[in-house]
Amino acid sequence: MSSKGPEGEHPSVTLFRQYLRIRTVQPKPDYGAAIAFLEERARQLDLKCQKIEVVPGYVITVLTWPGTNPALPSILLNSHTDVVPVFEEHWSHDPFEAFKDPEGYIYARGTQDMKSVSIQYLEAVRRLKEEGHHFPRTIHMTFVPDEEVGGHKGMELFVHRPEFQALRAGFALDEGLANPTDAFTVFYSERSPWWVRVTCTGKPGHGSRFIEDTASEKLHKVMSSILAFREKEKQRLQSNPGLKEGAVTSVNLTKLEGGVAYNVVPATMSAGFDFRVAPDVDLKAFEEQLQSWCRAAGDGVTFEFIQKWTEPRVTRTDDADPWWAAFSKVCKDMNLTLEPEIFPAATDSRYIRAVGVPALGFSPMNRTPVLLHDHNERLHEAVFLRGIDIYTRLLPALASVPALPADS
Ligand SMILES: CSCC[C@H](NC(C)=O)C(=O)O
Ligand SMILES: [Zn+2]
Ligand SMILES: [Zn+2]
Repeated sequence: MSSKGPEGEHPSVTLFRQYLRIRTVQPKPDYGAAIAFLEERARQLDLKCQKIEVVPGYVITVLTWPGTNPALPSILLNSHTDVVPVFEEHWSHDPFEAFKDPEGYIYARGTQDMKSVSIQYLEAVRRLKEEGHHFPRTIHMTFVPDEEVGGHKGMELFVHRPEFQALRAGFALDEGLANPTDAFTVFYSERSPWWVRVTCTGKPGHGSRFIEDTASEKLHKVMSSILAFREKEKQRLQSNPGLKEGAVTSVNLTKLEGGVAYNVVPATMSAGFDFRVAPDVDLKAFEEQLQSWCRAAGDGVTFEFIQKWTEPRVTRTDDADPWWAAFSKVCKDMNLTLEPEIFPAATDSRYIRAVGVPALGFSPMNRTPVLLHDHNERLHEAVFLRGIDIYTRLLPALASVPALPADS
């Protein structure tokens, strides 16, 4: 372990704060600075560093610690480098200063989502290397761009590249969410984002008349059907304490478009919906449901997908699965309570799982309110440091999982 910094700060915290100061904020992230930071980490830790440009300007940085048995599939530790925008006027401190208050809370965009995890991976690897450990499986740390806007220029492309195949990932860790209780949440699946635009056409005319068959009355019908479905799912969630948010399908009306003037009945109106479809839903039947809501609203009602994920996957969380057994045993040994859940939104894990690599979403932050994408996103330094301890136990266990039948 290196010595404490000038203010008595733990060097891992100092490194975390340095990374937080890099402005990888959407919509114009400074990816160059993040890559330079990661290259320097690779140099310091004596790790191989690869850079794979999947689209001009969009680079995946891969830091590799080779295992003693390269024939075995590897462990992939993924994190994204970009962060979401801020409303600076609502922050009590500059979101890119990484201010630490006297109690130890670090304020910055990315403290939870997910620069903490990137540094925790790096610091756990540093500790294990310094202690002289070697493990059978190779550990790759991937640092990817573009996650906050859907990963379409990041992980979505990377998983189909030969360089990804060459990593031979057998199991992956990616981001999760904080948990305000003493427990840690771990995500084994995700809901599928379906962004749907419904367009209605109808008779136009003067705004003073009772016109029949208007676009707006059809849109009203579709909206009523969809919002009734929303209410039903909400009730199902609220009346069943065993269900968590990710286990039901949610929908929100997020866009309304149409109209030209107050006294003109428009010929076209449209609405945008953000559906998050639970992984156990029959997607074909659900699409037919959408069709039937539109049909029931009258002629001239169509819908299109702006975003449609159709490959939900569930990573095993039973003790017969060697990855889950290794992960959960470490948590048990450390007296950590796990709450397995379905991620309510979408992360890069969906791309990893879709190519057949089991993945768990885990950001080790307990006793921490969920502040991702929020004002005053913050993390206590003690929680951050405990996360490094957790990875320092998880990585040896995962990288020592014996060969599976599928590995031979
Ligand atoms: C569908 S691509 C957008 C991805 C985004 N992810 C998160 C974590 O907010 C979301 O779920 O809306
Ligand atoms: Zn994230
Ligand atoms: Zn995010």
